[in-house]
Amino acid sequence: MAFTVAIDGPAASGKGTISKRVAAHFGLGHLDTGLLYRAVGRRMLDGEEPVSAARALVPGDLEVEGLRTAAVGEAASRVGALPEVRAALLDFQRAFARRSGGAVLDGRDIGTVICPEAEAKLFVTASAEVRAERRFRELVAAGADTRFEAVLEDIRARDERDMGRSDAPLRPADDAVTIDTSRLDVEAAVAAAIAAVDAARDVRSAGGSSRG
Ligand SMILES: Nc1ncnc2c1ncn2[C@@H]1O[C@H](COP(=O)(O)OP(=O)(O)O)[C@@H](O)[C@H]1O
Ligand SMILES: Nc1ccn([C@@H]2O[C@H](COP(=O)(O)OP(=O)(O)O)[C@@H](O)[C@H]2O)c(=O)n1
Repeated sequence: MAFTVAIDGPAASGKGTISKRVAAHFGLGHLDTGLLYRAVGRRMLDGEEPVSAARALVPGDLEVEGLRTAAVGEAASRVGALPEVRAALLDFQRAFARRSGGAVLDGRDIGTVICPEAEAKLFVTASAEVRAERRFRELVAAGADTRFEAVLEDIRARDERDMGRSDAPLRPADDAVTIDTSRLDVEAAVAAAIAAVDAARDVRSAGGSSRG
């Protein structure tokens, strides 16, 4: 099996930034699985039924503009609570994880549901206030007219929905390494992630697993 890195965590914890850098460092492919849910959420906002939208999703849907808005993030979290939507997106994610060069996938349930056999699992988190501050800056830089308090409220509502749903709730896998980025800058967070993946690779090459 190819080397798979599973990276989960709540909104704006820094998991996307870390995933891209880890993928580049180790020469692995990267899939931001939040984009799948955002693409379905976007289609729901356009009036489509979310389960059919998830079944009809094609890779090009992940490239469309406007998937990063707060409204689409909220819609993604609502469609993500539907088991049929999650089931429709499963095969695409597992196929990506098995690609020959190895892969990093980031999301909410990668280490627990999509790739429970991943060789390295990280759970990236930060306080809700720090995450809201990061997301607020990002939205303002993208031209959105919003308030910090509204962003914090959105982050908290999304955390609650993502952790509280019955199907694939957000939680660290039992064997995940947690990285709290509240007091880490991007470079320090990326270094901690690379060190954790290196440690997992060392365990594997020392004979800890017969997979590969
Ligand atoms: N450790 C960090 N310190 C400061 N800012 C960060 C850190 N990690 C990420 N960011 C910034 O926070 C925002 C959200 O990060 P992102 O990686 O997109 O989070 P996620 O994928 O978890 O939603 C981005 O603007 C990113 O540049
Ligand atoms: N593997 C995943 C990825 C995202 N999602 C859902 O999709 C929403 C948007 O995910 P995202 O990763 O793009 O969001 P951010 O963390 O970037 O804000 C989340 O709030 C989840 O409800 C999920 O349920 N499972």
